Amino acid sequence: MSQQMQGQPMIIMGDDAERMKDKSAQEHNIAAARAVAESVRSTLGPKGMDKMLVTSLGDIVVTNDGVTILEEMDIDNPTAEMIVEVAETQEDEAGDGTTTAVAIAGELLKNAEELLDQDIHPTAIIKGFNLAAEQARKEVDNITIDVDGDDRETFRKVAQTSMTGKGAEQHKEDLSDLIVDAADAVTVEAEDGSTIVDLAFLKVETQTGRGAGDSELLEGAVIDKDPVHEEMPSDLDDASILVIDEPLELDEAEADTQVSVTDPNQLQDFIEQEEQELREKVDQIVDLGVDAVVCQKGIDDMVQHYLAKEGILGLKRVKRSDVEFLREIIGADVVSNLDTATEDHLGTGTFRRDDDEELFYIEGTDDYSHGVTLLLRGSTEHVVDELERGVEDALDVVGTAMSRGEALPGGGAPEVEVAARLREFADGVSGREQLAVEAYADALDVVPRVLSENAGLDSIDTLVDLRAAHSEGKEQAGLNVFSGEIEDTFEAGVVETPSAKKQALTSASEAANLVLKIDDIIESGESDEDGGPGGAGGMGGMGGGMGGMM
Ligand SMILES: Nc1ncnc2c1ncn2[C@@H]1O[C@H](COP(=O)(O)OP(=O)(O)O)[C@@H](O)[C@H]1O
Repeated sequence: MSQQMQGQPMIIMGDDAERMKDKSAQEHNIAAARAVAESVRSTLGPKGMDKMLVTSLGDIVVTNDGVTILEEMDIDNPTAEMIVEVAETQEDEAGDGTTTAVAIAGELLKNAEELLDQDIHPTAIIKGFNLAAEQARKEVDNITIDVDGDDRETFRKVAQTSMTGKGAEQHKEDLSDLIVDAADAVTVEAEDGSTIVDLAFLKVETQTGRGAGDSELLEGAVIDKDPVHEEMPSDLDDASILVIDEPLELDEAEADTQVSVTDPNQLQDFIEQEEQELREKVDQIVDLGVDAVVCQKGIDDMVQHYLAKEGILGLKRVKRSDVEFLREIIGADVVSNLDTATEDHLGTGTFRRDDDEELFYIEGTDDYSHGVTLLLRGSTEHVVDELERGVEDALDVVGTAMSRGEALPGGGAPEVEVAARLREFADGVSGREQLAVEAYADALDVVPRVLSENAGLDSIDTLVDLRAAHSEGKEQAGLNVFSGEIEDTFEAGVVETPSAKKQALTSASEAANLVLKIDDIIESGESDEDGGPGGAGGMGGMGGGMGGMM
């Protein structure tokens, strides 16, 4: 029996299957992944450019947000998709640093390619990258600056740095105040006695119509709904509130029933019976002592009418996320079956209608509620969407920074410092992994280099000056792109967070390693009419979802 048949899997391909192995597979993958990384690099930093994304349906998104760009790009190359996943993980875990993570991943792969050309085995590179990433995270801890939990000014800077270069930047003064207030408002004591910012008690809502300067932080929840009947009350104090996720309508089965009537009285009976059932639902609600009903599903016209007659406010088709949040605010249980509802399920709160009669403001009682809503306003959908992306990211980073009481200088300062320390660390690493650790250190330079490039500065000068400053012991020296100077960026108000930075280092090396691990690409010929690997379709490149990108 041949060796292969004794347990190694054998791959059988059709005649027209395409295959790439080892070097060419790696080169192909690295090229695809780097292409993606390079497409978002130019958005890095406050002077980064925006991208205009045009979807196949003609929708336009203008953004500077790495993850949004990559998600909209509709990439159908499996390795390139790995890079998109880096961005998504980074966004989920840290809320910020997506472009940084992707840029570093791209640079790691570029440097890995040079090592592969020197016939260094991918396994050694991967091992070296892992070593370096672990050490880099430790070094980030070593250069972390402790910040007092009530040092508002520093956290405002964290928020502003995060928003810089994004759509929210124009209003960063006002918004950073709101963000820090919001994080403060949802600071709770954890079981171990420490304080944490719990963003579950915070909801971001958007509204078009007014300027971003009119954004505000509100106690409680905001619901963008009209009362279901114009004769319903809209301002209620101390209201008993029923939150329900079943429709206040006839059962679907009943509504669809076909009845054959033989005389008109039968029809009349039937209608009366239906009306009676709907009336009973309202009676049940009245008996519970309810003042307002918030329903996730529909409310029948007849029920709307009876509720209005009883002076009860009704809101229908309220979003699931609003229902979940409201429940926290007013201390209600969501009822799924009216027949089993009791007074204990009800919540308590006040309802207020805004002057424009568009929104309901709902507050809980003092002894229960601790939720707040950050209401972002902007002139158009595009504006509020971009505002929301920027503010959500900033909230994540500020929340973590406040919970942990830590920060870092920005503008490439941590990258240059960590790279220098990694080069020292590399001296103690033996074998070929040493070269990979050095390659990792060099890859970190991409951050100050691209920040500088994007600001129209000379990136070589910047890097030389930065390295010189760090070798003189100036750990916080970074590039401030607004002044164009190398300075203590923490003092200059460019403040980042260690958690996002560490996550970016992890995500970047994980992605690079995933791409490097692949040494064989086998593509079945069946569904690929455009040719094999590297051809126009298949593994070739980016899909057709995106019509244009500028
Ligand atoms: N005024 C500034 N000068 C230099 N760098 C800055 C400044 N403000 C922010 N940065 C840097 O921009 C980078 C973040 O850019 P950004 O486009 O938001 O990408 P990411 O998606 O990685 O957060 C960070 O390295 C940060 O330190």
